[in-house]
Amino acid sequence: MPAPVPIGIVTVSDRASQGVYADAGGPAIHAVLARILATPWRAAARLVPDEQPQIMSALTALADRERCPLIITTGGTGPAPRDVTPEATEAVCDRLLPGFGELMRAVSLRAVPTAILSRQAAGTRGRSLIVNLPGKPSAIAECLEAVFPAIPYCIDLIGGPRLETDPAICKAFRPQGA
Ligand SMILES: Nc1ncnc2c1ncn2[C@@H]1O[C@H](COP(=O)(O)OP(=O)(O)OP(=O)(O)O)[C@@H](O)[C@H]1O
Ligand SMILES: Nc1nc2c(c(=O)[nH]1)N[C@H]1C(S)=C(S)[C@@H](COP(=O)(O)O)O[C@H]1N2
Repeated sequence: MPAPVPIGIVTVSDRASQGVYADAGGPAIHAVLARILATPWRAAARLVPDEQPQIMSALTALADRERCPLIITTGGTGPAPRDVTPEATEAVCDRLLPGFGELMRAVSLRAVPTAILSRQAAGTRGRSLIVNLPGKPSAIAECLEAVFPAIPYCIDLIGGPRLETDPAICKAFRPQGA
């Protein structure tokens, strides 16, 4: 049996990392992935404060050392001075994929007008795809489910493992012949 695919889950939150409140974001990402993914996987979870160097080292460790083909972050995407997750993501990525943020903002806009305040980014570092989600735990399923149909093919294209989804929950799109 092949080893489960490691998937990075990074919560970026000053208060959750200080224990002021329990982290609800990481578990929410875990729950969405557990529903969507049919391929065996395991979580590689990190909880860091809104500090660019700490976010960057979590992302690079998950990509380069733990070889996660997919790394999802939550939090720190807004316009407040301590919101630096997009900067950290852009700094560690080789290439950016602006379509992810565009789609997630468009979907979120149906729920809240403040969706436009999220600078959520996405990009690739080697064979890892990194996707930012907003910090509000309620945003997680909304955003992740919207972009997930494109994620397995993106990971194919960057040389990662083939991820299968439960088609009843999320139909992964792969062009014919892929
Ligand atoms: N990891 C989390 N767990 C639980 N609730 C969260 C988490 N992250 C954010 N929230 C909730 O969503 C709201 C908006 O998230 P945002 O990322 O803007 O938080 P913030 O004000 O930067 O605070 P912090 O970084 O301390 O979580 C927070 O005020 C909090 O109520
Ligand atoms: N789906 C969804 N997207 C959302 C929100 C939300 O509640 N639901 N909150 C918005 C708000 S209020 C902000 S400030 C930005 C950035 O949030 P972050 O700093 O927690 O990442 O995400 C936006 N995107």
